[in-house]
Amino acid sequence: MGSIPISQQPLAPPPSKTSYKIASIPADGIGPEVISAGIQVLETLAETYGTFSFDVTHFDWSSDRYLQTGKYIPDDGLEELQRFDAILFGAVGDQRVPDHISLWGLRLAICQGFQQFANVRPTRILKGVTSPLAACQPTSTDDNDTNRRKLDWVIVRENSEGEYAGQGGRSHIGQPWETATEVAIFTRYGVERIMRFAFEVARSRPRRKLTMVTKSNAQRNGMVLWDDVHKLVAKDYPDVESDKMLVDAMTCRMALQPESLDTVVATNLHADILTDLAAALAGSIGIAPTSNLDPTRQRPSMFEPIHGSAWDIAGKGVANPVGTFWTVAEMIKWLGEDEAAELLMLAVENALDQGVKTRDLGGSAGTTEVTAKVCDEIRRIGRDRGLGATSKK
Ligand SMILES: NC(=O)c1ccc[n+]([C@@H]2O[C@H](COP(=O)([O-])OP(=O)(O)OC[C@H]3O[C@@H](n4cnc5c(N)ncnc54)[C@H](O)[C@@H]3O)[C@@H](O)[C@H]2O)c1
Ligand SMILES: O=C(O)C[C@@H](O)C(=O)O
Ligand SMILES: [K+]
Ligand SMILES: [Mn+2]
Repeated sequence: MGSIPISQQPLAPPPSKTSYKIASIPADGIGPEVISAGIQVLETLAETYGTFSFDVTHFDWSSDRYLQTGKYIPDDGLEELQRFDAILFGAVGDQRVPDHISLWGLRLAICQGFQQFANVRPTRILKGVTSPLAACQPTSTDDNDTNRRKLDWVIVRENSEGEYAGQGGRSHIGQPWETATEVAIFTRYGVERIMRFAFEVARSRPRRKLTMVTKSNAQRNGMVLWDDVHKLVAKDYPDVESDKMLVDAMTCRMALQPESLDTVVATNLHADILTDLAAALAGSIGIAPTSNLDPTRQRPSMFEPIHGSAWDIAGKGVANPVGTFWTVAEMIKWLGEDEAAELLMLAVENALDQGVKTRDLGGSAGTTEVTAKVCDEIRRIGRDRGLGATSKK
């Protein structure tokens, strides 16, 4: 059992640009509400810095469009997206369309079509937010003391395989002997590339620690492959401390010993579930970001808040835009604007810390109020730092 090294480098460097082409796909439910807030924040950052700009093109790909035309993405859609530096996505899901049609029609069609194989989901208790975990205090973006950071994770979700590989079928529909399969596919190629990527993420963080989530006691084929590949790849990262956890026990560890975790890697389905738990432990599903990355940068990556289209609050103006702001911060970091990303996170935390937050976080502000406050904070920090027309980066 040798390691077959994959030909791709795990991570390519960011582009060197000053104007970024962004494709915006707000899609369904609260998607348009939070994405328009995210674009306001992007524009405010560009004005504040004056050294880079965003050229945003809007796409109406959504369940409305599907109901009108029979397609979420037009025939040449992915080709059209290829020319963008990044995609900013809202959420897909509409009560008039079965969820598996909408998810596969839009989000998974882009993630899989573009081989955005690494789904990266950071979690931290932002300043101004109360976690249900009493022992975990919030920490500020510019506070780098890892001892104070009791809950500061990056969960790396494999984004192309497992139960999401599209293998399976349904026969004898409606009969008592109806049969359905959802085959979990794991390839050595797919497992090795996400494992190397996760080790790189762990190495880039101060604690250099990676936990691999498995279920190899019950899932005795695919998950044993994960265990084997983990062991092999770990040899190439002697400077990263690594351990493994069964997924069920992992939920307890997240709740009871959050400080024992840093970077985590898990399969597509396991990580989907664990990251919603992570978001809730950090305060709300409305805060958490997602990056769907093609780490080789051959194709554009897609950035979205972790949450769905949230029909129950759509159109009410109460959706938390913070998940989208954090997503925007991750997107511009990916594009190479690290300093602006940090400034944005400080602005978000200042707003939260001053109590300007939505209902899910115990506040009473609406989406537009939070957005206006965050934009004000961006401008204020920008003035304090002497950014703008008078200074160059
Ligand atoms: N990536 C995606 O596009 C994505 C992700 C998850 C779910 N979905 C789809 O979304 C639809 C609804 O799914 P669901 O209800 O399971 O998950 P959801 O994330 O849409 O909502 C779960 C709960 O969290 C609340 N919530 C979510 N985002 C919030 C925010 N920004 N501010 C405040 N509260 C927020 C909702 O009001 C709801 O009570 C389904 O069609 C599902 O398939 C899509
Ligand atoms: O499982 C999915 O991919 C859909 C949604 O729950 C998500 O996390 O984006
Ligand atoms: K989403
Ligand atoms: Mn999910």
